[in-house]
Formats: sequence, C-alpha cells, structure tokens
Amino acid sequence: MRLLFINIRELIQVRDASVEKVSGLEMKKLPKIPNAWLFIEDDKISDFGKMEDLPEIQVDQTIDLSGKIVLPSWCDSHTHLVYAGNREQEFVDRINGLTYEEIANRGGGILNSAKTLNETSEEELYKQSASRLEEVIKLGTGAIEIKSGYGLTKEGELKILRVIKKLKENYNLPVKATFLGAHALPSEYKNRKEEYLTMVIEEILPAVAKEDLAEYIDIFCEKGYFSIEDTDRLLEAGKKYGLQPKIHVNQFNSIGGVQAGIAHKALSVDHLEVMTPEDIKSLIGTQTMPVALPGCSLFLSIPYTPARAIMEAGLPLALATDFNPGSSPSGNMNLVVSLACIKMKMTPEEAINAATINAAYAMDLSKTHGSISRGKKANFIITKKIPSYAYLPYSFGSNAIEDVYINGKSVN
Ligand SMILES: N=CN[C@@H](CCC(=O)O)C(=O)O
Ligand SMILES: [Zn+2]
Repeated sequence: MRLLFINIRELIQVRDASVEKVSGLEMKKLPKIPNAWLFIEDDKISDFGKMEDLPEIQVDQTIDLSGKIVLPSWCDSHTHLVYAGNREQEFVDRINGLTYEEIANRGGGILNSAKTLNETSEEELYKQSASRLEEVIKLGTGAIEIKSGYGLTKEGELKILRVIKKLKENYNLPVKATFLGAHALPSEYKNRKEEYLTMVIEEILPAVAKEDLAEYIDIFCEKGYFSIEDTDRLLEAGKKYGLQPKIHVNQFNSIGGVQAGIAHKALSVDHLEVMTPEDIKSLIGTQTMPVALPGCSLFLSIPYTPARAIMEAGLPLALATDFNPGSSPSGNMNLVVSLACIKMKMTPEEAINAATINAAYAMDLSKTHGSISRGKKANFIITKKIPSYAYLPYSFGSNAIEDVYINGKSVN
C-alpha cells in the first residue's frame, strides 16, 4: 500500500535514521517541516518534504491532513502492563493517610498484586492485558516494553511472560519483554531473601531463557527490597543468558543503584526520583539511558526526576509511563509528556524527544522507531486540528489524537 499524506501542518521529529538518541542541549531541538507531505510504502516511511516540493508520486491513496500535526508514535520503555485486577482500595488508603511503604509492609502493594495474579488464569490475564494494550495504542503508543514481576513464583512469572509473548504475536507493534522476578520478596520467603534470589536465579531464570521469553532483566534495587549485592548477583546471572539489564533504581533512596546499573552495562536506569550530584555525574560518558516516570511521582506524591539537572549535565533523558496497578495506573504517554513539561520543567521539544527517540533507545528500537526518518517503520500519530505541537502537552487531560498508524496501518 502506497499512502501519501499531504498538507500536514507540521511534520515533527524529522531526523536522519542514524540518530540513535539526543542528549543535553540537543534535546531542545525538535527538527520539523511546516506544511509537509509524508509518503509511506507498506510498513515503512519512504519519503517526506515540503508541500511546495512535492514530486509526482504513484500512490494508492492520498490523505489530506490540513490543520493536523504528524509526529512519531510514543515509545513507552517502562511498563508493568500485564497485571491482574487493580488496587484502588490502596489508593483510598493512601488518601486516608497511609504511606506506600506502610501499605507494602502490611502485605499490600506488589504482594497484593502478586496474590491476585497467581489466582488469575492465563486466559483472563491475557484478556485484561490486551484491553490495556489496545487502550494505550489508541493513545499513541507505538512501541512498548512490558515487565513481569507480579508473579514472584515460577508459575506466576512464566504466566506473565507468556502473556507478553502472546501480545507480541497478536499485536502489530514492537513489544519488548523484561524479566522482573526480583520485584519484591514474597511473604513465604520472609527473612530468606538469599533463598528467594537463588530460586529466581536457579529455577525461574533458566526457564525464562529456555522459552526465550525475555530480552531484558530487571530488579527493584531499593532499601527494603533488593540491595546492591543482590543486584550484582542477579544481573551477573542474567548476563549468562544474554539478558541485558534495565533496572528500577533511586525511586525512594540513592543506594548506588545507578552505579550498579552502569557497571552491568544497563540499557537504562529507571525512576531516578532521588538523585545525588554523584549519581548524575556517574552517567556521563556511559551508554545507559536515564528514564523518568512522572506518572509515578504524580500518583505517589513523591519527587519528580530532576530532569533539568540531568540534561544540564549533557545527558539524555527518556520518559515512560510505568503503567502498573500500584504506583502509576495510567499508560497514557500524553499525560506523561504533559507532566514532564508542567512538573519537571522540560520544554515541549525536550519532552517529545524524551518520549520518542530517547525512549526508543531505551528499548533498543532507535534504528527503526522514534523519529520520522526514511526507512524507519511507519509508526506515527496524527493529531486533531491543533495550533502547534506545544498544544499537546499544554492541553493536558484532553485527547488531541485523531489517529495512530502502526506499521503503515491506521489503528482506527
Ligand atoms: N517500584 C517498583 N515497582 C513499580 C510499582 C509496583 C507496585 O506498586 O505495584 C514501579 O515501578 O513503580
Ligand atoms: Zn516500574
């Protein structure tokens, strides 16, 4: 199918396909073509340019996008979208004064979700997860990473990863899978953390690798969850199976998680709500992408990742939703981009770079996704008639998206 889109008010994030991420001051630049055309063939972007330079092209269909903006679809590089049920009661408990930590300590939190998940069939889990995935695709997400971590048993973790595999097979967008067996300590292992980690490493990890169920490995490196030693041990084991780390660090405390991630060549270090100047410095010169999750900061009323300090150090930054039932029950990347502007003082250009090309990098997809580039996948968002791209984060809470194309096909 050869499709030509014409009269595009602005074609956003137009880059050479070789750009894999943008850092520091570069993040302020968002290359664009006003009054543009875009030509796609099957699942790929073929060409684009200014309307005044439109050549004669043989096409199957021409679509007039007057007044509308086109930008690459969002890449969401950190989600826990495969979970069972919800935790709105804990949300109410927090409104009434309990903290996230207090809820976790009395068996709520991740353990609550793990209990529900282990009682839910794989079919039902798939149904709930597919419906969330369909929702976020319509909201502009064109590539997604999904973690396990709500099983905490061999059966439960494999169940989640098999559901992720099925989502990969049944939906037309890239889905990357991360094994997060070390997400929390199940109550059966209370005071036996070493034994739990041994079980994760010796029993679950080989099974995950045998069925080829994950690309990445993750751990919740945090006080009260897993230590730096645990992180070293798990990531070392993951390496033997070819699983690259993408890890949860610095959500509540800075305990050396960023440095551990870097030492193990993590593709990304995620959360980063609490960052010391040393944490920021240690990322300089590395290939590890810092990832901020502002939906979690909003929902838990915890600090926002210091985006300005990170970018001012010359570093890149990516944005993701952290879609999960406990700390960020929303997979809406549009809201994430708005929050980044409103609460983290990122400019719309910086936030869009963080949610597209840098987010693609954070899941090894920047060769094919994250920008409007010749030869990349035809994954993009068409907005409603809006005055400018800054209107997207500005109009927080409204849906400015008219259509989303994934691999050259409209999802509507
Ligand atoms: N921080 C660890 N894991 C999730 C939250 C888990 C939960 O509360 O269910 C996160 O990324 O925020
Ligand atoms: Zn997370």
